[in-house]
Amino acid sequence: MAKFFRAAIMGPPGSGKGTISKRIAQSFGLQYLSSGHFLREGIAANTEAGVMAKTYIERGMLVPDPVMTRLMLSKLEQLSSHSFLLDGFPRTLAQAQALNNRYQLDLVISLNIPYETLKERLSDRWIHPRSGRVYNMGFNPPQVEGKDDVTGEPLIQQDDDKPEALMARLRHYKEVAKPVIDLYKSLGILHSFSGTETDRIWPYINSLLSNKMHTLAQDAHQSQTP
Ligand SMILES: Nc1ncnc2c1ncn2[C@H]1C[C@H](O)[C@@H](COP(=O)(O)OP(=O)(O)OP(=O)(O)O)O1
Ligand SMILES: Nc1nc2c(ncn2[C@@H]2O[C@H](COP(=O)(O)OP(=O)(O)O)[C@@H](O)[C@H]2O)c(=O)[nH]1
Repeated sequence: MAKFFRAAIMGPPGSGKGTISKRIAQSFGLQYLSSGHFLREGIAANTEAGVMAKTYIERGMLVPDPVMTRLMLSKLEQLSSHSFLLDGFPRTLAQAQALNNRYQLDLVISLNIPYETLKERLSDRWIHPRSGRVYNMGFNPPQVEGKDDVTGEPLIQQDDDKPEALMARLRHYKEVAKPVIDLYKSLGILHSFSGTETDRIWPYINSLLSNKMHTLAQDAHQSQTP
């Protein structure tokens, strides 16, 4: 049976998870699942999970573990025979344990980016709220200033991307992520990357994934050879 490759990406807000995920999905054909994207989709469509999630997100809180786990596991169920990359999930230890009971990850990428860099990037981050498309005025600006490339609709800056909200978000991220990172470290699947530029980190992630996927393909071939 073919073995599917299962990965997750972790890092504080602004660390480049979305940017790097897009590159991974394009280069390696992994299905990209972003918890934030599914939540925004659910909120727009007024689904049960969306209505519930909205009340927490509006208050700057994490969505409760059972809601998040149900949502993400059901999305994963729909693509059970596919390689995937998770972004934004698992966020807490309870989510990581629930995921691990159903799917064992092959690899977890953790991004360590200095605080000053996060602050600069987020103060320059503009998003198209309906699709979640992300721009940066220096790094990947839109074709027309202030407008989404695809729809031409206005871009916005999120309140919690402003420097005054960042320190609290970062502290919160560290607290919640630590046990998750420790778990993946203990499972031997954690790979951490540090730096200030996505374009310098990307070649290392690219070559790690190439090696992992090559090994996986070889293992699958050997297990099929009589
Ligand atoms: N796994 C999760 N568990 C609980 N709440 C979540 C989870 N994923 C997302 N959320 C909630 C809280 C988030 O503030 C909100 C939006 O998520 P997301 O788009 O991932 O942005 P974020 O606020 O975490 O910042 P960033 O994308 O910059 O890391 O949805
Ligand atoms: N200047 C600069 N901006 C970057 C770099 N990598 C990503 N960005 C931008 O920084 C912001 C945060 O990146 P994003 O991928 O949204 O991070 P996430 O919050 O971890 O998903 C976005 O506006 C990106 O376009 C980089 O190397 N340099």
